[in-house]
Amino acid sequence: MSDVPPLVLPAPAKLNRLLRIVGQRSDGYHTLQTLFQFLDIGDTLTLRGRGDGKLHLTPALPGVPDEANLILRAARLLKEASGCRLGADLHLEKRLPMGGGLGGGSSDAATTLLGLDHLWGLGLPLATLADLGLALGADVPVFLHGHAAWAEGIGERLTPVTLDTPWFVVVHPGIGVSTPAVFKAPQLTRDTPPITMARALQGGAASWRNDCEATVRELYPEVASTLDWLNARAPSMLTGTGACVFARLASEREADNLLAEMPEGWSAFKARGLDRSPLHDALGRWPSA
Ligand SMILES: C[C@](O)(CO)[C@H](O)COP(=O)(O)OP(=O)(O)OC[C@H]1O[C@@H](n2ccc(N)nc2=O)[C@H](O)[C@@H]1O
Ligand SMILES: Nc1ncnc2c1ncn2[C@@H]1O[C@H](COP(=O)(O)OP(=O)(O)OP(=O)(O)O)[C@@H](O)[C@H]1O
Repeated sequence: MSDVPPLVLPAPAKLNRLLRIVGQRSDGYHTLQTLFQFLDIGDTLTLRGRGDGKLHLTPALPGVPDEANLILRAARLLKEASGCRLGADLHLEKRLPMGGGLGGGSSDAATTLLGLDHLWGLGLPLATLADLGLALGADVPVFLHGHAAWAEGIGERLTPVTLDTPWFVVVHPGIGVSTPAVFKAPQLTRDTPPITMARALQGGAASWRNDCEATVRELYPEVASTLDWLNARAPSMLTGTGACVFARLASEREADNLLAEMPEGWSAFKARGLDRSPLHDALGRWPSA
């Protein structure tokens, strides 16, 4: 298989443009309503087929043992589910901060599932891959469906949407936020009334909020001060459970101006919102209408 060129695929970031927590299931998971949008920035995964069935990932992620790495977990899951006897060498170029609310781990898992499906010639439907992915994380299915989406349930009931695609400046406040800690916090509100997708879209970006924000501000003062600084300059929000926050800007120039003003030592980047995932564009694979 060594003369076959490797498959080089993007694993884009996502933003939660809105996040409402509408309830909690008996297994503890929270039911939510969210709008997912992709960014034109992310990790890159290089995949090469192996005939001996082995799965090998380089480099190791700091603090993440191989058995917990979502890329290897996704690869093993697909091998088991499909009965495929092939293997792969996987190389990850990690750009997205871990635990940042940008869905990096989930996106890596989705790119692995879709990439190996292609490399191993399995041809599984996207919906089957999304079902497999949901076992790895609530955010994996949207990365497999590949379109900006209104999501309900725990994030798996998806309706494709077309959103405004402005420029964003994403800032990482330099601390990690624990998703389980935010969802366990007693002060988190879990009773926001559900709304229809039409109403959410009609309200537009100015009306969109993230229900985790008050709790994350309380638990992580660094996130609160970053949000305050950004909000004084442009409409800004938390993505997922943080730690990243993002400002919405009308043009690349405004994004550049905001980046130039940023206090030294903050880690920040500009990115474009995307309604179509670059992963699906790279593979030429879209759900049938
Ligand atoms: C908040 C979001 O970022 C919105 O996109 C996601 O729903 C979080 O997705 P994720 O990071 O893939 O999270 P998972 O790995 O599925 O869950 C981590 C932990 O967060 C809690 N969790 C997560 C998602 C959810 N809807 N309800 C929860 O209560 C659970 O305790 C779970 O054990
Ligand atoms: N390939 C991977 N990339 C990133 N994190 C991984 C990976 N594999 C396992 N993890 C673990 O998953 C945790 C969450 O990572 P991730 O970057 O997806 O968080 P996130 O951006 O907050 O995601 P979300 O928005 O879905 O909550 C990490 O802290 C890390 O321990």
